[in-house]
Amino acid sequence: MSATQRLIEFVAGTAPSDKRTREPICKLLADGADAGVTLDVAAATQHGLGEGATLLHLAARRGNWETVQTLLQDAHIPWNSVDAAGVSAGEAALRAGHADVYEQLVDAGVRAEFVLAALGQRVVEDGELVIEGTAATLHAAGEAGAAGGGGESGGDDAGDDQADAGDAAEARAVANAQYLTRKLTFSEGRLLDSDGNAVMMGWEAPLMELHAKTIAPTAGLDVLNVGFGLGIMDTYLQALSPASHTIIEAHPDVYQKMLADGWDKKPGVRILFGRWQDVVDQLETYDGVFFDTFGEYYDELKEFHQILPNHLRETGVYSFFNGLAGTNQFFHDVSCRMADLDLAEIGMRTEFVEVEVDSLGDDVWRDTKRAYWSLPIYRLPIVRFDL
Ligand SMILES: C[S@@+](CC[C@H](N)C(=O)[O-])C[C@H]1O[C@@H](n2cnc3c(N)ncnc32)[C@H](O)[C@@H]1O
Repeated sequence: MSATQRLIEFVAGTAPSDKRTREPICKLLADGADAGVTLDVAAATQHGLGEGATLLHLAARRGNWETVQTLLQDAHIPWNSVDAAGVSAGEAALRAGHADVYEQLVDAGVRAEFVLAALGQRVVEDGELVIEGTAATLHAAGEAGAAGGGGESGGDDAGDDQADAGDAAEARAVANAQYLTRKLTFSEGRLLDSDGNAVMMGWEAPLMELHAKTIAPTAGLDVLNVGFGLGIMDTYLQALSPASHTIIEAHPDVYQKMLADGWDKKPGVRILFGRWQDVVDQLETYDGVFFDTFGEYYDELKEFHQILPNHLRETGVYSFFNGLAGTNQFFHDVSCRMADLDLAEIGMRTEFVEVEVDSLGDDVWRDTKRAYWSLPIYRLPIVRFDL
């Protein structure tokens, strides 16, 4: 029997309480076992897994953390591996009732992402940690090797790391710039770009109402909204009678629509037309800030968080559209924890309020390139200074 086959059988035979599984696994790896193997359909089915399941899925399903950890750390299987149906190892653990392994996998994902972010190795593919809309998020990154997942964090020297980080930032800026040149179509409850991406959709209205009340709990406040879209958030904000209401919007079609609809004449409204990155020096300080752009990535959200303390008053409230990895619970949980930790690092405390989302159904996504949300619970972030 090959070393790879012996490795599969060993992992399949582990139980949650087994101790010292690392040593035999490492020995099989040293014997040439291929940890990157995917199970054949018969083996996957036999173990209650789907087509294209990896050894990590098998270990997660068996519920032995030492085995999972060894596969992540010693065999370098990416933490965000998915099977042919997009099911992650985290979901495999949860489906088999191993909530403890699920939580540890979330922690492992967060750690891996932080290492990769520090090295500038997150690859901008369609769909990695997208804030809203364009793609399927982290699980697409899994297919891109080191992109957003997995262990290969060593090896580059510092010079290469800096170059990688620069390239990634540039590629992200290009992605946003491309979106800003696409023609947009407005229709009832929908804003689509010429590529079929759903930029904003009416199903989010109840969430926007909650976001608006979160950042503007009383009348007479100074508020800032980044990203106008369909103007749903801004309509709710207007109804809450802010003293001043600043809106940043970068897309020319959206800006023209704002003018046509008279937004520049509404009480207290000040429109800053341009990418938020280019108009920051025109910002003041605010009691409430909301961020919801499109065609940007987690790194842009994080960049915005870096400047946030300069523009949020001490008692102010900040929130953002939490569409991070909104089609996969496991990747969403990793993303939320990353955002929480990143905000804590700049002195901000985040509370996530859980809001039930009705099942959206296929009709909502009709004629769109991709559904960007499918989870039953929306975790609305309320962010304040940790005073
Ligand atoms: C998802 S929509 C916002 C939806 C809005 N919250 C609502 O309630 O309708 C995102 C908006 O951000 C704009 N946008 C994208 N990139 C931007 C950037 N870098 N700076 C400012 N606005 C941007 C888009 O043109 C789009 O109008």
